[in-house]
Amino acid sequence: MSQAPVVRLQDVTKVIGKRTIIDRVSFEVQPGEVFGFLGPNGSGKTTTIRMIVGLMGMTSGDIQIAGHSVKSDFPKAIIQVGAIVENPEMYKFLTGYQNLLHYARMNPSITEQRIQEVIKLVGLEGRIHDKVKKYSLGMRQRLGVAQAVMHRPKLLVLDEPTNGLDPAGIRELRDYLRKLAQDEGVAVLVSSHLLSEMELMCDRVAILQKGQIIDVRSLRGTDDVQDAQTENEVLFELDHPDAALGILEGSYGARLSEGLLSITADRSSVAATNRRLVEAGINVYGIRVKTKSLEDQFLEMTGSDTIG
Ligand SMILES: Nc1ncnc2c1ncn2[C@@H]1O[C@H](COP(=O)(O)OP(=O)(O)OP(=O)(O)O)[C@@H](O)[C@H]1O
Repeated sequence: MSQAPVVRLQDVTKVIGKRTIIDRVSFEVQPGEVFGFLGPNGSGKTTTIRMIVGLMGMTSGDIQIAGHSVKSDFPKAIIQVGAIVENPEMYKFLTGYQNLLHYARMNPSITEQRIQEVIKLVGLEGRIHDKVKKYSLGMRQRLGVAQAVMHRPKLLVLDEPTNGLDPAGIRELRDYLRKLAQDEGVAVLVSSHLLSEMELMCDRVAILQKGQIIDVRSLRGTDDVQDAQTENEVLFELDHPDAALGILEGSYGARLSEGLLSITADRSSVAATNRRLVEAGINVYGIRVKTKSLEDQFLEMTGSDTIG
């Protein structure tokens, strides 16, 4: 990727008292990318986010937003950020539109046209003239996001945005965050302790455990090189599974599983196994790859039995 990252964390560390809460955390988020910050409760997501948005200082390391250090160039860095870290403060007895207008008045660069644009972006056109007290949690959050992006920040940061949303609300959130990333090139950073939700929403996730990043991985598209080398459990549907087991003589961990032949192998070994079976006169009716979910991989990696 040749684009300059919107946000770059370099060895960010936070020590409180004698405890290292955040330990040399580094990652980058690109323009137009929805990036998930995933970790169990207490792993340090909120602390990291508070440092990104300047609500808390760091002990060492640096955070740059659009090339500006939050340490040495805070005003220029923070102007590029829109964030909902704690619950967005809204005037419940005003309408959604009146709330946006109120914030727009504090920033002369925000035009009426821009207000209309952000209303559309978060899909609040139909309800923007209702009082906020009548809004659902999801609608309040959309209004919060509309307000946070009115000044066209390059980075949008949302701490646990799916908390309290029902599945339909989560889907809507995902749709408008992706739209924001695509249409406006905003880099979106969302934290969550729920992997299933991050899988739906994000292009990449960083997995945080006890203040350290243990993995950063892509959730979109396939990385062919990595796929070719990845070993998966593969199931063969055959007419003579017992004979097949004898032919393979335990290679690739061959075993029978519910009448199917199971092996653990990379792509080329699957093809080679198939050839061996066919050449031995065994009919192969189906080959199925049991891809591991990110959750399985996460649990394997951390050795924990829960991510929440
Ligand atoms: N001001 C503080 N003083 C001492 N310890 C703190 C402070 N703030 C956070 N911690 C500790 O740092 C760790 C990380 O907390 P943090 O709130 O960042 O985690 P989190 O991943 O956001 O979890 P949650 O989802 O529960 O908010 C926790 O163990 C917490 O107890």
